[in-house]
Amino acid sequence: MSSKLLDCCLVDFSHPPAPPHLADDASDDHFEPEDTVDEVNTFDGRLIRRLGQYLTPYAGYIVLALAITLGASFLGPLRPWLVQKGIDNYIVVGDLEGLQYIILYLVLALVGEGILSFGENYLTQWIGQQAIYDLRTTLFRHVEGQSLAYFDRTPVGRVITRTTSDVEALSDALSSGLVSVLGDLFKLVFIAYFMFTLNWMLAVVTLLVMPLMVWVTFWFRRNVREQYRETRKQMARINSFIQEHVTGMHIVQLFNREDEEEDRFEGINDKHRAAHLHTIFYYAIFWPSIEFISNLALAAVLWFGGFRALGGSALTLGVLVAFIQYARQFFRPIRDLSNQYDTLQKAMAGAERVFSLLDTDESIEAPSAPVELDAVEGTIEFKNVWFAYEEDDAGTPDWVLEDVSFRVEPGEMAALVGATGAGKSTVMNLLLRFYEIQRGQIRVDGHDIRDLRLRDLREHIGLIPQDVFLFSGSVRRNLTLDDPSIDEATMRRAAETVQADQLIERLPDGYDQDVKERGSSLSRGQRQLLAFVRALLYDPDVMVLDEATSSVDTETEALIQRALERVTEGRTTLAIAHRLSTIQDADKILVMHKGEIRERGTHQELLAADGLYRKLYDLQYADQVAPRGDGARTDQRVQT
Ligand SMILES: Nc1ncnc2c1ncn2[C@@H]1O[C@H](COP(=O)(O)OP(=O)(O)OP(=O)(O)O)[C@@H](O)[C@H]1O
Repeated sequence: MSSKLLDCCLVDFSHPPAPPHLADDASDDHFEPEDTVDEVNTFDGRLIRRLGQYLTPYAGYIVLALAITLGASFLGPLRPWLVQKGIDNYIVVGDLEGLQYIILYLVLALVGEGILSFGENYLTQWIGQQAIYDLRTTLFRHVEGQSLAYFDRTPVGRVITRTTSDVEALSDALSSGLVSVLGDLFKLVFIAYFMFTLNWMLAVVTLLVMPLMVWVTFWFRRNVREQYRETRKQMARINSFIQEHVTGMHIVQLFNREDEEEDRFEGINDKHRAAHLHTIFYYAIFWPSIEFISNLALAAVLWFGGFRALGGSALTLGVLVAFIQYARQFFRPIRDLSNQYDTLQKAMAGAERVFSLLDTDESIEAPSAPVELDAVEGTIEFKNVWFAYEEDDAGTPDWVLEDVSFRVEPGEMAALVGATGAGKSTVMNLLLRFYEIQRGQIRVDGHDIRDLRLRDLREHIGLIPQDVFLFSGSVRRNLTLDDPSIDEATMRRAAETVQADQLIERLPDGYDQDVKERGSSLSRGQRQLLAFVRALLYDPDVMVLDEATSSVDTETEALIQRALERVTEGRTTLAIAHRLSTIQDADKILVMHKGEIRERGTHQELLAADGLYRKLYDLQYADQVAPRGDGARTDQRVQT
């Protein structure tokens, strides 16, 4: 038999062996320490069924992939069988014409297997990616629908891990997982079938090394799993260390802690290296051992078969050559199966965590029969509202708002004032239904907000927070939030109205200026000005705003003040005021203290009442007055 023919028969299209490194761990780089308990020991039927739901839409493609795999699994083991026929039936008897047919069949089998393997790989990956796409979209939609209470409790890192690396861990299982396992099993059955039909005794000899192979594989799996877990744990530590230090880098630099932090990092990094090297150690033993055992099987075949063939028994040269190939082919699916076991186990751990995210539902309940809210006049009413963000261990709510009641009439401007932590921002969050109240009622135009669709409610109420969040992207994108109904002219008009146009045009790229992460390239005041434009563009009937306090230069402050007047014109407004000077014309001032509304009235009424408001006012007054040499004091901002 020509060496070319032999080479061609030895080609194996089955999956390449898993590389002797932790390539598939690369996706686990968002782990938090608490997330590292990731091995589940059993295959949970419930989890598999739930995962199966994501594959159901692709059932037809899965059947097709299985059929293709069956074909590919058959063609591989068929080749040695053809070689045997070629040698024994044609080469030995000198029938070259017959041999040509065998060569043709071999080439066809080889090409067929190549094509089918391509189809199998592509199709299984395609199915897996479709399922992953669906799952990730479901996860994001789920996360988007959660109330803010959920985000208060859930660390950002966890949500990221669940939607990225945990989903990724499922990817292999959903794509090649099932099909590959079946493919490997098919292959084993076909190889065993051909071996036993060709020569059962030689088949038994080939399989004699099996117990050794199984033992080595189990030994390797057990050890490497522990090291693998340790590596992930150390990787998680590196991640959280870097995450924390990048965020708090200015503190590290401010206090000259660079060297100490570097030492700490080196410590963690060293542990990671050690764990990784341990893993590599086991891999370095495993692969040569497997290679050795396969060759042992080969040697056994050569020894036993060779003696018998030469000894003139029924064993032919063709059978011997075929067995040499089967000995090589047989162990690959076994090794792949052990890899698949690991993949599936990781996937189960990922699935458990992904589903636990899906099962935690703290979304705001939609009304079963929502009230249609087309136009809003703008009456806002809080009726005996009680609210707590948290409960203590005994389940007693830690009240942040206690029996809060007030009413703002259409077109009125109401201001909320009070010391820090009094509950002002909470009132706003509740009006926009970011959280659910425990007792009482919040009404807009007489409708309980729980009877309104969230969309309607938030469409009619605009919010300008104190700390404005900007997405990375252009200023334009941040203003319009990619709403196609807002054209360029409308956007520019809105910017002019609140005089943000000058600010934007001063930026190097104007409206196309790239806003860096979270708008860190813009000052707090500038960001708030952009939020005014954004709010105006959505033209809400009620405006809720939290006045920016610090980090605002005088020019921006004047701009904000004017913007505020423009934006609140003709709209019901509820404003949190930090500078009492800005709310002297408010129709109503509500003074909050420790979650209660203690005083209410106009600026003059409240001053006259000589209570909390007066105290706040005097405090701010003192704060904003520059002492003069002659002892007289001049109010620079607040005129009484
Ligand atoms: N997400 C939250 N989870 C738990 N407690 C919260 C949360 N947000 C606010 N609180 C608590 O609720 C109370 C009221 O906070 P709130 O932010 O409403 O006060 P504020 O009057 O707006 O203060 P500031 O003027 O500083 O913004 C505070 O004690 C605060 O610690």
